[in-house]
Amino acid sequence: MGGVSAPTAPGLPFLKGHGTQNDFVIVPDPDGRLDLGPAAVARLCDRRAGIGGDGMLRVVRSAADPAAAHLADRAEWFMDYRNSDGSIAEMCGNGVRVFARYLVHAGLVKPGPLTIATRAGVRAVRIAEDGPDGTPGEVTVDMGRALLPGPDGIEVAVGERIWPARNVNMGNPHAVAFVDGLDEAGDLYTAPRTSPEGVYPEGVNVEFVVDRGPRHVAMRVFERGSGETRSCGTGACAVAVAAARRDGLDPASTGQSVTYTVDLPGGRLVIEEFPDGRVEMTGPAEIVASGTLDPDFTAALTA
Ligand SMILES: N[C@@H](CCC[C@H](N)C(=O)O)C(=O)O
Repeated sequence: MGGVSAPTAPGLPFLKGHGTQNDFVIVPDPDGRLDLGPAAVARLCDRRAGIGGDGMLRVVRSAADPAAAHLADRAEWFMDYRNSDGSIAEMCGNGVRVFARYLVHAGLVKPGPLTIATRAGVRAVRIAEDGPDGTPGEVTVDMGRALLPGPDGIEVAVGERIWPARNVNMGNPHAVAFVDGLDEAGDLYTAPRTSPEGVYPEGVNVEFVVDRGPRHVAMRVFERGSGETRSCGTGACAVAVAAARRDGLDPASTGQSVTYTVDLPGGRLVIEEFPDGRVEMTGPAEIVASGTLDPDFTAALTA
């Protein structure tokens, strides 16, 4: 009785943000001191036992992380993105917009142009000024080039239903299937199957797409490592490029940019593909909360 209790480690600061309802736990770690393994990330992203999110964005200086140190002369900040199951993905399009919004929110950058390092390389971002009513300005990201490497004959399947799909790589892999109705894919509680076997050795994000009008589509997505989400930025870019090719539009051949509006369950993204192959994505990004994890929960994460 009366002994001095052991000092408690401080709780970990975090924020919560989303882009078209693709939501993320944001963990500021400017000097790269945290070692959050897959189990810790999955716990943070758990919607019942943690903060909850489709993924985690760790905000670290490029120079302080071995995965991005080689990019430090081109981008001060590195987006260390993880899926909600703790797995690492090369790229997250909505994540980059939310990451940029966080940098403004934290006073680390001003609205305007900036660069962000990702595992898929450096991405150029433009953050618009907030509207006069305080509405956060939209964020545009240069997502780089889409690759459509084939092979022909890819299919995705859910239960008994099978659809042909297009392989599109936006830094991460996507299988894009055009369907007659978005409910055809059912509940999407489990990952759609893909064939031929082995075509996606690292797993794949699967998009189901319907037409809404000229250069206007709507989609659902089952994300590798996160399940069905309400939006996927790389998925929307993959869908826009696949829809353009299906519609006989290729900016590289015509010299004319092509813009598609992509509606997702969580909102709308506008995707423009340029004659040089670059794909730009524009949409909203918001910070909705900030707080501190309980010290014991923090200790369990970092143990
Ligand atoms: N939601 C993201 C994509 C996140 C990564 C994806 N689940 C993968 O494993 O490739 C986006 O907005 O692009």
